[in-house]
Order: sequence, then structure tokens, then C-alpha cells
Amino acid sequence: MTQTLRDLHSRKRNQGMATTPSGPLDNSNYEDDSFKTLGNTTAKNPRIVARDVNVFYGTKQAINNVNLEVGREELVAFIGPSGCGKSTFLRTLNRMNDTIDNCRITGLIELDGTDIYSPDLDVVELRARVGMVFQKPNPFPKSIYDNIAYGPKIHGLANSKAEMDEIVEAALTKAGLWKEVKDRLDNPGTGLSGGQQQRLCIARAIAVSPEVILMDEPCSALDPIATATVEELMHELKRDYTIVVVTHSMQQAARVSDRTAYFHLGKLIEVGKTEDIFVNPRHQLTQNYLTGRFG
Ligand SMILES: Nc1ncnc2c1ncn2[C@@H]1O[C@H](COP(=O)(O)OP(=O)(O)OP(=O)(O)O)[C@@H](O)[C@H]1O
Repeated sequence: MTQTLRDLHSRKRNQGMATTPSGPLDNSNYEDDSFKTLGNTTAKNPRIVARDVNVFYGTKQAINNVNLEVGREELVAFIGPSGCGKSTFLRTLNRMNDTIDNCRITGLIELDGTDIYSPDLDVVELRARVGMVFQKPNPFPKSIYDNIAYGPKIHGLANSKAEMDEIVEAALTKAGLWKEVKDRLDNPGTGLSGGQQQRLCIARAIAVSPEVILMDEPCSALDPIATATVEELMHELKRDYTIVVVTHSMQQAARVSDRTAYFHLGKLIEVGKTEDIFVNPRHQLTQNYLTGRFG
């Protein structure tokens, strides 16, 4: 069942509570070195653990001392004003920032207890375990079948054509696309609609059996109907995968996520159950963002 902002607020009203925060908001200055993220940054049974993470582009600091855990079978949304560091932090989780020349990261990020920045870690394998879906659907200029088969081929996941067929069908089925494309697997992936292309990219990530799927504004190039389909899919997928999604849409965060993390100028200001963040934000900055006072 998806939840909407209206659901969250009406549930609150039905409980006889105001929809404005019940307690005084915290105004602590996030620029102070002593500032600590409000809310519970830990997760039961964490799959991802980030400790004291800082990210620099040259001399500019984009992420400042972020601590966060993400649990298995959990969908966490990153929200916050443009430029606050959501995408930068997301990219630290599968070392996509490695591709940016002047980017430097300090701190610790673990996936299932393994330091992903360890020098002997295989980054290609890491990016299969932590897949990524981007803002703009980016299918390869290949057939629908080959888009999915590409990763499993590289990672040697199939011993025969029959096994590869099974992987392709399973990934497309999980991404809710099989029925729509099963009769045209040889057609180019780029010929699909925007929403279908995005589901193809999700299927491509799934095909290499990841543990985590990172999504960077996955619906921002999609129309509302394609967005709804992808959001439904996110709901389905969180049963099997840990998902972290960056979104500019507060409605989307409210609809799909279990926990929400609010970033502001490189700091993780507040994190908590999505319902709590939306109905009872604890920091003034979070409330300002949620009520549209900035961002
Ligand atoms: N490759 C880069 N080189 C230098 N600075 C960068 C680079 N990428 C991002 N930044 C800067 O780092 C800060 C965080 O950017 P980031 O893209 O992570 O924010 P964001 O919250 O995802 O923004 P948006 O919502 O607009 O996508 C910004 O000040 C941005 O200008």
C-alpha cells in the first residue's frame, strides 16, 4: 500500500493531533562543529553503514560528517534543497565519485561489514552489488535482450543461452516489463517509452543480483503515469533489495520510503521514519523545507 502526504496528515488528524509539530522545533545551528543529526541514524540489521563521511570537490566540502545506516529490505529517501549533497552522498555508496577527478572522500562506508573503500576491493563487483539507476533513462544502444544480458555476461553469471534467457526473463519480470516486451526482445532498448526505458534500466541493475539499488531522481524525466508505475515497482523491489532514492518530490518520498533523510548544505540534519519526518519534523530547517519555505 502506498501512502501519500494526505494520508499521513489525515491519519494524524484522526488521532486528534495537530498537523503542525507537537513539540518545540530544534533550532540548533547546523554550522556548529558540534551539530549532531537529529533522529535515529541507525538501522536494525544494517546493510549499509556510513560513519563520519566527508566528501570534498577540490577544496570545497560537499558532505560534512554524515553518519547513517540503511537496513536490509528498507527504502530510504534523501531529500533536501538543490545542491545540499544528496547525489554526492548517494554516489559514495557505490564509489561512483571515483570517476570524478577532484573528488576526495574520508570516513568509512561498509556494505555488509566490508569497507567499500578498501584498496583491494573490486569496484566492478561493488557496482554490481550496489546498482544504480539515473535520472535520465540510459539504455545501451543495444537490443532489449542485450541490455539485460550485458552485465550477467561480464560477471559470468550464465553458463548457457538457456540460463541467460532465464536471467533476462526474471529481471524483466521483476521490473514489471516482461509482458510488454517479451515479443520484441530483439528491438532496440532506446525504442521504448521513457517509463519503459527506466524500467529496463532497473531490470539491467537487477540482472546482476544486486543487494542495493541506488536511484538518483529516477522519475524526474517521467510523466505522472510512468512515475506511478516506477513507484509501484519500488514498493515491490524493497522486499528483495535495499533501496536508496534521491528525490526532489516530497510526495514521492512520502509515497515510497520507510525512512527519510533531510540534507541541508552538506549536513544530514534529520533522519527518521517517513511519517514522523513529514508530520513531526524535529528541526526548523526540515520544517521550512517541507512547508515550502525554501528549496
Ligand atoms: N563534480 C563536481 N565538481 C565540483 N563540485 C560539485 C560536483 N558535483 C557536485 N558539486 C557540488 O557539490 C554540492 C552538492 O551537489 P549535489 O549534486 O550532490 O547536490 P544535490 O543535493 O544532489 O543537488 P540537486 O538536487 O540539485 O541534484 C553542490 O554545491 C555542487 O555544486
